[in-house]
Amino acid sequence: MKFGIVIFPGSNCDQDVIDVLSQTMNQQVVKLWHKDHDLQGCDFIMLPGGFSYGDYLRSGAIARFSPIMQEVIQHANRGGYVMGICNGFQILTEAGLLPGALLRNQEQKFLCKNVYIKPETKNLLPTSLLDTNKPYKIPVAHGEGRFYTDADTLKRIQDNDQVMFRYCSHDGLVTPEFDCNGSLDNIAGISNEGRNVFGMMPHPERAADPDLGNTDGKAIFESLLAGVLA
Ligand SMILES: NC(=O)CC[C@H](N)C(=O)O
Repeated sequence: MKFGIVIFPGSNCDQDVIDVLSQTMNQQVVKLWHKDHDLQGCDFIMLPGGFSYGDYLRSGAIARFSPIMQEVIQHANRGGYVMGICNGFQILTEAGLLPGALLRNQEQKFLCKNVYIKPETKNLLPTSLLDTNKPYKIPVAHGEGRFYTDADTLKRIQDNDQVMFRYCSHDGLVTPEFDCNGSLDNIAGISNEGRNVFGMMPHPERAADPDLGNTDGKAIFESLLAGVLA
């Protein structure tokens, strides 16, 4: 499996994803520069977290027009896998590859802490091996992470089983008080209708190494590899 990690000006979680995929998961990984026009034959494209173009206008609004995004959009439209984490998720909604938008957090503050998320389906690559009854502890670090969409789109996402994760309590309660940023329906991650494009606000790559004291995120990388390789 060949992974391509897209680096935008302002990406800052690129090396974390590269480390997990290459060191922990033993996969082939290449860096793709935002000005590139070639995905170098990668099967799986990752858009990492950070502050692409300084989050000017809105998070992801400028990165979405980077030259490489034309190739990423074509790859996704051909059914190729694309996953965005945090700023990557924001870029994917701006590019129209995922529905909805990530608005400023309800409390209008940057949020940096561990939260719990619950996988809502096993019918998506990143959750295929996860336990839908288990809350996973994964850190968030964002100012614009409040998932929002219109009522019709929300219903479609729910009906099509596209909700990947919901924010919850440490014992798995999915209620508004455990929705760390005010996201609609506690949504922390979704897929597209074709189930080949994924986005999530929490950072599994920051929780995939025993040295960091938390390996809950590693299961997400194991899932997507198990699914891809199946
Ligand atoms: N960690 C990140 O990717 C930051 C996300 C984004 N730039 C925000 O603050 O909302």
